[in-house]
Amino acid sequence: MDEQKVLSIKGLLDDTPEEYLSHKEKYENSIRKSVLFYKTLHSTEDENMSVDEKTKLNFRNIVTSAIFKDNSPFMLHNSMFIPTIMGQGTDEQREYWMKRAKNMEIIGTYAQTELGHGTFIRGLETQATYDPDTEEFVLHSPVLSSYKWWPGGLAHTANYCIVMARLYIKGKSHGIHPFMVQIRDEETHMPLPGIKLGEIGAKLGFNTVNNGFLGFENHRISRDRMLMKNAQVLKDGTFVAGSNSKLTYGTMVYVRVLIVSNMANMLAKAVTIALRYSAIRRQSQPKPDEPEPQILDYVTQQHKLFIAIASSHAFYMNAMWLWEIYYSVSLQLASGKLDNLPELHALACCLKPLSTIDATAMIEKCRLACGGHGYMLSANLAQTYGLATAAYTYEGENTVLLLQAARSLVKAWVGHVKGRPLKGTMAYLAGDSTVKAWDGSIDGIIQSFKVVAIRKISSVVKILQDYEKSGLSPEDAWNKASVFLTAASEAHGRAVLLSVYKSEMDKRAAVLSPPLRKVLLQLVDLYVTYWALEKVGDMLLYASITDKDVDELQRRYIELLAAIRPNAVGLVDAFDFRDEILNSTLGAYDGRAYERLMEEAMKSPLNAEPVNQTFHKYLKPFMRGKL
Ligand SMILES: CC/C=C\C/C=C\C/C=C\C/C=C\C=C\C(=O)SCCNC(=O)CCNC(=O)[C@H](O)C(C)(C)COP(=O)(O)OP(=O)(O)OC[C@H]1O[C@@H](n2cnc3c(N)ncnc32)[C@H](O)[C@@H]1OP(=O)(O)O
Ligand SMILES: Cc1cc2nc3c(=O)[nH]c(=O)nc-3n(C[C@H](O)[C@H](O)[C@H](O)COP(=O)(O)OP(=O)(O)OC[C@H]3O[C@@H](n4cnc5c(N)ncnc54)[C@H](O)[C@@H]3O)c2cc1C
Repeated sequence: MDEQKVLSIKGLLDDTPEEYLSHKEKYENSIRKSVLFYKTLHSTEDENMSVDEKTKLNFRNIVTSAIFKDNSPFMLHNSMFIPTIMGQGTDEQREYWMKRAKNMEIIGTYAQTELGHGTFIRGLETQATYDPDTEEFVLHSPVLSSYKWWPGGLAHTANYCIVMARLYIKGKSHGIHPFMVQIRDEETHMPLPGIKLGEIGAKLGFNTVNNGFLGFENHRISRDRMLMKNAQVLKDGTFVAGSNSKLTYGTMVYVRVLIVSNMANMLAKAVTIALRYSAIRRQSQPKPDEPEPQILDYVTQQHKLFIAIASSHAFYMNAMWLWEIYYSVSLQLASGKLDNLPELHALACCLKPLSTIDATAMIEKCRLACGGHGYMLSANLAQTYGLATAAYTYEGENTVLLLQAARSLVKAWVGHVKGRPLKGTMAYLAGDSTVKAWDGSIDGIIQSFKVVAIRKISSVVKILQDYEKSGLSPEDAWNKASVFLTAASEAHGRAVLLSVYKSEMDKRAAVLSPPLRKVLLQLVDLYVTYWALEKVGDMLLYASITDKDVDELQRRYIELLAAIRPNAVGLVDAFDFRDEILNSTLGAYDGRAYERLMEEAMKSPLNAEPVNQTFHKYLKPFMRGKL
């Protein structure tokens, strides 16, 4: 592929930094780039291309897809619209809609959340009433709170939409089901009759995803537009329920798993930027007769950043492990075997919250570690934070998901006490809940995290039971204990994150070169030791650690920082982000941060002229006392 084609990637990037565009221009620019990106991404290999050209084409596709997947108006098309067709459509529906969706003949989104409900899916108010006379569903938004609100791409981009609506047949509600709805004319792109569409306005981030609102006024769709893999409505209006009503929620489980891997990626980008900058930035003079040191040599800076490298690895390993479980459960669901769905749901309800909580906090720490220049939008740390922190809320708000996980943990524990066997990732709950003596080994610390989880789960169950014995209803007892329920879920999630990271690395260690094995296992040690110190209260309470052990842990932690320091830049370079993807004045591979900061500054529209017109219009008369 000639250099010109590679430059087309640069054509995808902006001459005018996005920060200086209006809200409307940002969206329009993002559509331009997304269309170019899809054309680039889907430019096919022709048979007479050399191997080298095919390799370069594939590489270019990887680069372009990495640049645009996070903030594009097409985001929901790929991440939810297509997966829902795959997961909720019949074979015939999949056959028809997948072809159109994959070819980008249609652009879709996923509309579940409403102005009045996001978490509580069973409270959704959009109505889909079946009319057997015409064999149609009538979609209607009865009140303002029933308007769909938030779906990405919904405002001006998508012309089709999966609508999660409450199904009514002969006045009876049959719960929430997915409906394929055309919302705009395929030629004119005008909203169809009975459909109100618009954009929800500027947000903390995601400002080119085109999140919108959607209201229906008795809009009719044919019966075959209900995605009927999991439940059906026959022509005469007979409702055929699925094997499990929660199969309708399958897309959410899929995306929650996707988010764990995405947090690994987000955090890797942020720590690449912050660590590279820390390698070139020199500041202060602790030793009078020596030059200013790299700020990366300050141990406090290493403490801020190295855990982010290890956490990105940990999220990636856990995500790959979780994907394997997701695929095997999906195959089981396809054959009607549902009994492993609850565990997958509980795992996703732990790992999605913990990965987004940690990634959000650590990305912000990466920004703070870059001082004033980290505060520049051209550093691309604030925007990365904005993207990551959204994941705390979407796809299941974190508190709510941790409470969902607690639901499964409480049921598992109560069953265990009654003699029911525990299985899968909860099997350890049957283990010994007392730590004989603190074992400062990595495996010993991970075992201590499991003991903490066992003790927190068992104690919160006791609290629930005491509340109920005191006369509280199960619901009130649950609410009253909910702070400790989320803490128990977090403890379980920590134990899973740590043990999976360690075991997945151990599996891979055998095939690594000795130097690489040493560095990667140092990161595992750092991760486990960091969290033991972060959770030292739990360790003291449940894991019989002594103050002497804590002192030893602290010393070991500092030694690990020193051991990792020589490889720190190499570890972030190994994430292998191109400058175009990092899109950061501070994180570029060549380390020319100051020159790039100045180059970006000169792109500010204000720098187009030495004197702004407000001097003559306002300032001068003001300063002359003439205003
Ligand atoms: C920059 C980033 C770039 C890319 C990132 C990658 C992808 C991003 C893609 C998209 C992001 C952008 C857009 C975001 C889209 C959205 O946000 S879509 C909307 C998402 N909404 C939600 O997730 C709603 C969350 N709420 C719920 O899931 C549920 O309402 C609930 C919280 C679980 C509570 O529901 P309910 O009250 O009905 O449930 P319970 O009574 O508590 O439990 C009932 C039983 O059902 C089981 N259950 C619940 N949910 C599921 C599920 N999903 N799967 C399987 N089973 C489920 C639950 O365990 C109970 O079982 P029981 O204990 O046996 O009774
Ligand atoms: C950037 C972004 C993109 C999005 N994209 C889409 C999209 O494409 N499609 C779509 O359908 N939706 C989308 N959403 C909406 C998202 O799914 C919802 O915001 C999310 O499910 C949370 O619901 P909510 O906003 O109603 O918050 P609420 O549920 O109202 O949460 C508010 C507070 O109430 C608490 N709370 C709620 N219920 C409980 C409970 N049972 N127990 C304890 N505390 C509780 C929460 O913990 C939280 O603190 C998007 C959201 C964002 C931020």
